[in-house]
Amino acid sequence: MLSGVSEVLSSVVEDVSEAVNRNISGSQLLHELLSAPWLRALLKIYECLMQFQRLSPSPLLPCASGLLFEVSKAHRPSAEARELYNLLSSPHVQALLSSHDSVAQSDYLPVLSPLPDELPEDEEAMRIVCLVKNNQPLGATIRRDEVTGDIYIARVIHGGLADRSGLLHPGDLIVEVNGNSVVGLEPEKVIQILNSSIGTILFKVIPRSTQVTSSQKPVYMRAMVDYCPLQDSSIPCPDAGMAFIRGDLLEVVDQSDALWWQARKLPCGASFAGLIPSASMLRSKHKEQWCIKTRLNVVIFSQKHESTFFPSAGFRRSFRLWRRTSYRRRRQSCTSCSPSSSALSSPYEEVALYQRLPQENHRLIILIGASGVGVNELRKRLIKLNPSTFQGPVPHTTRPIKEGEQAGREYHFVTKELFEYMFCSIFRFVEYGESKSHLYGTSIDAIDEVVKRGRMCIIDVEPPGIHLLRLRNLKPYVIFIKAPSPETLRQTRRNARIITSYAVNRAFTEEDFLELEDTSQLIEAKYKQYFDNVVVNDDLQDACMQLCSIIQQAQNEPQWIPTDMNINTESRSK
Ligand SMILES: Nc1ncnc2c1ncn2[C@@H]1O[C@H](COP(=O)(O)OP(=O)(O)OP(=O)(O)O)[C@@H](O)[C@H]1O
Repeated sequence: MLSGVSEVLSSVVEDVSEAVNRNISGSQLLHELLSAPWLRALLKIYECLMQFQRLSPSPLLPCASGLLFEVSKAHRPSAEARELYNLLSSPHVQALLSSHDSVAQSDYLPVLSPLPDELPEDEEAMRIVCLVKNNQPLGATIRRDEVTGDIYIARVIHGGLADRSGLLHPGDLIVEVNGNSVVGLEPEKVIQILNSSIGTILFKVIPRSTQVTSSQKPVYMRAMVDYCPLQDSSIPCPDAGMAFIRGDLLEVVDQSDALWWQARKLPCGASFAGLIPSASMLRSKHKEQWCIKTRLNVVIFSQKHESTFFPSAGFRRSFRLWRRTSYRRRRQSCTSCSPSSSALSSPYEEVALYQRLPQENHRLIILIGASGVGVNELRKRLIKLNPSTFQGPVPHTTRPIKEGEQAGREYHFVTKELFEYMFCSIFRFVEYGESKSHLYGTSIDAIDEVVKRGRMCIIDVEPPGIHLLRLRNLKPYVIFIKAPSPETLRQTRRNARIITSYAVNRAFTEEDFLELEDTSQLIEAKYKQYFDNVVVNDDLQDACMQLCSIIQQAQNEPQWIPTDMNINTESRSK
C-alpha cells in the first residue's frame, strides 16, 4: 500500500493529468516531471529511510560472526546443524556477518596499534600525506621561517585539493616532498618540485601541535574596486589569487589572515576559493596609487576649476528646463576615472540578501545613463504604462507658478530663501540647478512622499546622485541604461530629437552617437559597482518591457543590498 509522500504525489499526478487534458500551459511539462520513474524511486528511498528512522531498529546480536562458533559447539550435530555450519563458514557469509557486526557495534574507524611506551622525549609524530593531483593545483601556500629556514604550510585554500584531503593544515612543517628533503631549500625551489609533480604528491610533514579549526561563517561582499593578482607583486602566490572587478559579488570564506582573505565569486562560484587582499590591504594599495595620481592631477584640475554658486552635484536635462551644454563638459563632471573617496575607504561593501515583504515600502528605482540615451523617455513610458504604480517625485522650483499649473503637482513652488535654506541647512536635494535665474531641485522628501503613498518611485539622476540616495528607507535599486552601438543608435534614433542648450529640438548627429557610446562606457566603468542591473536601450519597446520585468524582480525577489541599508539606522544628516 502506498503511504505518505507517494500518496500525495499520486493525487497530484492525477490532478495535473486533468490539467493536461484541458490543455493548460505548462501542465504537460509538470506531468512528465511528476510521473518520472526516478522521482518515484527517490520518494520510495526517502520513505524507507524515514520508516527506518521511526522504527530505529537495534541489532539482535552485536556479534553475529560468533554464530559459527556456537553451531560448532553442538555435541552430536544433526544434518541441519552441519549444513548450517557449512553455510556459515563460507567466506561470503563470513564477510557479511563481519560487516553486520561492524554496523551493529558502530565500529567504523581503523584500529591503530598503540604507541610504544618508551618513546624518546624529542620524538615527533610525522605524517605521510599522499595527494592525487589530477591536474589540479595543490590549494595550499607555503612560507619559510626567516630564523630557522623551515618550510611551513602557510594557508590551505578552502575547497582546494589540500583542504578536501583534510590532511594538511596551516602551520604543518614540511620535511619532504616526493622523497626530496626540503630542509634548507628556498620556497621557490619547493614550489618548483610541487609544480613539476604529476599524478601524486607525497608529503612528509610534522603536524602543527595545536590544530586551529576555523569555523568562520562566510561574509558576502561587493567589490568596489578592481583587482588583478597577476599585477600584484605582493601576493604570496599569484596562481592562488582571484581577480575581480567592481560590482562582483564575493563570498569571503576566510578572514583569519589580516592581509589575505579567501573568497569565491558568486553566482556559480568555483569549487575552491582564491586569495584576495583584505580590506585594509586593498585600502592601503589604492591610497598609494591614488596619491600618485592625485599629485599629477592636482595641477591640471586647478587650472580648469570654475567656481559655481552650488557645489557641483550635477543634474540631468530630464528636468527639461536646462539645456545641454556639451557632452564633454558633462562627462568631466561625472565620469573622471579617479576612484571615488568612498571606494578608497571601503574597497569592499558588505551585502546581505534582502527580500522585501509585501507590507514594506517599495524600493526606489533609480535609472542612470548617459545624457540622451533615453533615460527620461523610458521613465515617462513606465509611468504612462502604469500610473497607479509608478510615479516620479515632484521637484521644487523658485520660478513663479504658470497658468494651468498646480502647486505640488508639477512643482513645489518655493521662495529662493527657502530653497537655499533647504539646500544648505538640511541638504535634502539629490539634484539641483539653475535655469534662467530660477532654481530647480529634486528633494529626498519628495521621493519619500511617493514611497510612503505606496507607489513605486522611479527617478533618473546623474551618477554622483546615487550616493545621496543610498538610504536605508529607500533601499534603491539602480538600473543602468546603456547605449547600444553607434550602428544601432543610427538605426533606432532616426526620428528621435535631442534637446540641447543651443537648439531645443534637433536630430541626433554622428558626433552625438559617438559621444553617447563613449560617455556610456565611461559611466559604466566608473559606477558599475553600484548597478543592480543593466538594460541596453536599443529598441524602445523591448527596453521598456525588460525594465518592467527587472523592476518586478527588484521588488519581489531576494536581492543583495548593502548590510547597512538592512540593519543600521539612517545616517545622512551628518
Ligand atoms: N530606444 C529608443 N529608440 C528611439 N528613440 C529613442 C530611444 N530612447 C530614447 N529615444 C529618444 O531619444 C531622445 C532623447 O531621449 P531622452 O530625452 O529620454 O534622453 P535622456 O537620457 O533622458 O537624456 P537627458 O536626461 O539628458 O535629457 C528622445 O527624443 C527620445 O524619444
